[in-house]
Amino acid sequence: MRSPKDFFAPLALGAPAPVREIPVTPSRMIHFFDPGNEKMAAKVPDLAKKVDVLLGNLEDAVRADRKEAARAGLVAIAKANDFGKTQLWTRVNSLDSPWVLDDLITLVTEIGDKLDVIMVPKVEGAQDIHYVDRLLAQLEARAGLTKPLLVHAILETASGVANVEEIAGASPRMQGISLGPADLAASRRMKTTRVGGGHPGYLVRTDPVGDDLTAGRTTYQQDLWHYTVARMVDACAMHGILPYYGPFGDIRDVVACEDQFRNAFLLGCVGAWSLHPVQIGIAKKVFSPSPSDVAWARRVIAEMGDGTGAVMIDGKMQDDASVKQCRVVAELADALAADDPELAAAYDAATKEALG
Ligand SMILES: CC(=O)SCCNC(=O)CCNC(=O)[C@H](O)C(C)(C)COP(=O)(O)OP(=O)(O)OC[C@H]1O[C@@H](n2cnc3c(N)ncnc32)[C@H](O)[C@@H]1OP(=O)(O)O
Ligand SMILES: O=CC(=O)O
Ligand SMILES: [Mg+2]
Repeated sequence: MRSPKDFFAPLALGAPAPVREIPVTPSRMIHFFDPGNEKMAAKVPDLAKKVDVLLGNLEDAVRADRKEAARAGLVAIAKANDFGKTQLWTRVNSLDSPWVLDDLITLVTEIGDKLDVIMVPKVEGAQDIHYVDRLLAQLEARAGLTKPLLVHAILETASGVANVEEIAGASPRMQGISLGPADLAASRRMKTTRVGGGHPGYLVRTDPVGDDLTAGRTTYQQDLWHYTVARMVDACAMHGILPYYGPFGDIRDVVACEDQFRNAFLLGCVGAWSLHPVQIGIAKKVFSPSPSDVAWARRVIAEMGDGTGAVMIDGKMQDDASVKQCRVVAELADALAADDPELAAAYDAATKEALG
């Protein structure tokens, strides 16, 4: 373990100083695209105007014989475009793969100044982050970068979940963690073949009435990912980094996708992955608090004055704790509204109505 005194020292001579706070910029959707797929790549300049984060994916979903084309494609796209406030991330290949070393060397050297975050898949423990941390520092120093690259881990192995707290705190580069339900299901030997989402077999049933075990017993489908998302959120909050839900693979089922994203939002996640353009709007809607929730939060904050004591608003008790809950919602709304006049107008209109 590194001494706390050295935690913020660069890991290579000439590398930029690590950040002390993770920048909290909108990242409601991390939009995945294959940079070696010409059709997808052509859509990138336009998509950049619609998403918070664009992610050039080099790992799973890119065929083995297209890995180099994807890497070269991402370099070309990053060099050819200015994405403005939209962040550019990449997902490199896993640390045990034959491609990851060239991914990191090429991307940091060629487009390190354009990239914000490097997503590392299949992280098993702090040792994986330490490896990437040192390598990035060496590459940053050699490339003369002035801003450190941040690292995002995917939580998709059983040992990664067991070690999630140490992963979250392994480096000042740690920006966040995403749930990877597909690889995680495989690693745990779960018996679902779905990419995220629920399963009709994972349920609870109401008790029988009398001797008949079959009649009138309602079942309720449960969330397979509740435990992992909640644990990931706690690990991230403890270390001041950001939690995300990952992929929802049933692209056609926009209704269940919205539900899964909302569960994650309510539990504390700040965003989710969009795998297809249709999921961008879903993530934007879900991970932006609703105007009525924002109006309520602002009203509680206004009526609570200095934030101490207890008051009754519309029959509901508010006190020092609930005003903090309201600040979470109001601060997120302010941050999102700062870059989105339409959202700002919706929040202000609802607040005006609520405050009378
Ligand atoms: C478990 C995990 O690791 S999840 C993360 C890895 N997976 C991914 O990154 C998957 C990314 N998404 C995809 O590959 C695709 O969306 C697929 C394969 C799921 C579906 O692709 P398609 O069958 O082409 O979908 P569809 O026909 O609806 O696409 C409509 C258009 O949107 C484009 N498109 C689809 N997905 C994307 C995307 N993620 N980004 C940009 N454009 C896209 C298609 O190229 C197509 O373009 P066209 O109209 O010019 O032909
Ligand atoms: O990479 C994501 C996953 O679900 O696996
Ligand atoms: Mg995966």
